[in-house]
Amino acid sequence: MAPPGDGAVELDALVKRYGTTTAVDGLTFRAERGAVTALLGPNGAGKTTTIEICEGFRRADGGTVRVLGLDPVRDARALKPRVGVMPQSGGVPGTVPAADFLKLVASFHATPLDTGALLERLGLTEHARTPFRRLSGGQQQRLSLAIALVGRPELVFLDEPTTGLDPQARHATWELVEELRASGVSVVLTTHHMDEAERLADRVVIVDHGRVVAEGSPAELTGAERQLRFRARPALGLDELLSALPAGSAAKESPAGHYLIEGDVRPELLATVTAWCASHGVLAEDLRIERRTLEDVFLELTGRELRS
Ligand SMILES: Nc1ncnc2c1ncn2[C@@H]1O[C@H](COP(=O)(O)OP(=O)(O)OP(=O)(O)O)[C@@H](O)[C@H]1O
Repeated sequence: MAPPGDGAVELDALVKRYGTTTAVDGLTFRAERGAVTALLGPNGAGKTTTIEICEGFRRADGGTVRVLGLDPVRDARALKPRVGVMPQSGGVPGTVPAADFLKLVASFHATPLDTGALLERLGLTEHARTPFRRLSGGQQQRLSLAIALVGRPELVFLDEPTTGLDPQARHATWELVEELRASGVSVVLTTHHMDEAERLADRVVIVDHGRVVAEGSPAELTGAERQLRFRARPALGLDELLSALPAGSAAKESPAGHYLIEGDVRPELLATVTAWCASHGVLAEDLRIERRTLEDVFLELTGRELRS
């Protein structure tokens, strides 16, 4: 690990309050340079607040923030040309054509990307003359991404970059992020899409109630444990199966007709499960052995109840 001050982002005991709400409650993590770091967390966990503090849009109430070794508020002028951010809502004038605004942002940078090529990459060429407020939600989102990238930043903050995007635009965005990483750019993104984090992130930081609850590479977080899933007739009753499985195994049916067996998944366990199915005259459909997904880990850590 690089020494202190050398990370792309270093947060130590960060605190941010809005009145009586503590949005960020002692958050500590480090995003390495040249890596993609994904912040995951339920609604209201404090991700956007954290990103906005790193971008210099908000001041922290406590703790320290270092972005490329600098203070995002005090050193805002030095950081501006080096850091790419997606504009906040209301940050793009509604009546200005998409291409004109992107060119304006490009003009603030020493060696910007070619704006025409960037619009093309993001499928916005046809809409280049359309005023921002007339673009669809997904098109506005893509323009925001273009704005973040046009200055060839060293570090990019992407707050939910693929929310509201169609599958094509989502894949185009993923490819852009992968290219950024390949060219050594540091990326810090937030997302609610676990597949996106699993695909893109070198390191995942799971945040809940303004604190880090887990962090690691997707492989570290999901671990080596395997599980077995299959579909069959609902309500087969699992007690008999559980008693046949090795101690420490777990079996559940959720939702109805979807069975999940957790434990030490060895050939003997598979044989026990299929024998149990056979004894019930049941063909286990879609039987598969898989690793836990990031979504499984996320739900275990942050619970399944809806956040208010
Ligand atoms: N300007 C504000 N004034 C008052 N409360 C705020 C403000 N901004 C955020 N909050 C509150 O702070 C908490 C954290 O919000 P934040 O937007 O950082 O969460 P988030 O993790 O980005 O959530 P989401 O996944 O829904 O985008 C929430 O409880 C939110 O209601």
